[in-house]
Amino acid sequence: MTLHPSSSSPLTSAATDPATPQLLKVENLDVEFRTRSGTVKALEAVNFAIQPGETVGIVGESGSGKSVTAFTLMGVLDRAGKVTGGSALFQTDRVAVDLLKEPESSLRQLRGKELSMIFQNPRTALNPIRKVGKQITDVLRCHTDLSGAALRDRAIEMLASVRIPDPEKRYDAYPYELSGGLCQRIMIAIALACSPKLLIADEPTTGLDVTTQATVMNLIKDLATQQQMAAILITHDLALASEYCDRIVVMHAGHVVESAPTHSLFQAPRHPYTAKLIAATPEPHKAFADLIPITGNLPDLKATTIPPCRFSQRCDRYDPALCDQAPLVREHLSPDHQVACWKPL
Ligand SMILES: Nc1ncnc2c1ncn2[C@@H]1O[C@H](COP(=O)(O)OP(=O)(O)OP(=O)(O)O)[C@@H](O)[C@H]1O
Repeated sequence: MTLHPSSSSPLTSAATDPATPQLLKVENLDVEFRTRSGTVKALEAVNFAIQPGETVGIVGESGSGKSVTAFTLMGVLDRAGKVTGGSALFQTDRVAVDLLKEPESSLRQLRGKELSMIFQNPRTALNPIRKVGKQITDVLRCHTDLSGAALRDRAIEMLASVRIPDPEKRYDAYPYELSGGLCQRIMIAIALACSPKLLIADEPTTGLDVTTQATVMNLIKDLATQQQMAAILITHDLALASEYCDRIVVMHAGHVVESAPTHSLFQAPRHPYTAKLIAATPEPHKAFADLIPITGNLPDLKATTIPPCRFSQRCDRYDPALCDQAPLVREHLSPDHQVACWKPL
């Protein structure tokens, strides 16, 4: 896969225009997990926004907080997790709602209809003992007026739209009868059945072979364009994000360290971590020996004192006099480029 930063994303045509109203605006989101061995400060002051029709990649190493961000927005955080601060304003058809404060009954109405999620492992996300066609009609029944044969017809249409061969026959299949790639397409059909405004795809190609990965990503890309849907692509694969996203949000240890249009991020990364991520990402013209691994580990997020800059102990530019200041500075370099660093590149 090539690093493919383009100023106009192939996934959507929406430009990052600061004047365009935001579909989702996440501000100062804090999430903690209570565990037996202490409180994990998983997210701190997470900020980002998405415009209608835009595709945003959230990237970062394992443990950086990508999935916790997605689960929080969907209201499906693990019981041990708690939102301790911030807001997530989502523009529904009628009004703007704060996803972090909505009651579960209202979130249930929004999920599947206005915002949907595709999970990492389709086999575990699908109900193993329910026919896949029925799993699509379940969503349609909740959120549309369709009934009877029209429900089945619409589900078969959705199976066809995600290019499942022989959709009428596959309507009656159980997940275990289908390959991983077909199961992921079923998940996409379920997620998009009600034409949501926002799709969150959490590592949607994990565990799929390279050809199927491309098929699934292109399918998401095509359907997003057709439905004029915004999407968040969560991935540790910067190359994948660069190929499909308008903008990239880089996370490290529960902080957003940089966010910028894909092109600017690759042309001139300003956070030292972003630069290291790019240097560690394989490209066809790069020899294996040219890849520079990122040294050091994420800080212990259970520690009583976590450094204000959670990257400081791995950073070549670390200056204790500057970088240990709290709170961490979060600077707008331009309306659409932010960096959280005292000594940006
Ligand atoms: N149920 C939980 N209990 C305690 N800590 C948790 C729980 N779920 C997540 N965390 C912690 O929250 C932090 C962020 O995890 P998260 O799964 O969001 O990372 P990620 O960037 O999505 O990683 P990956 O790419 O491996 O999925 C990590 O420190 C993780 O250990």
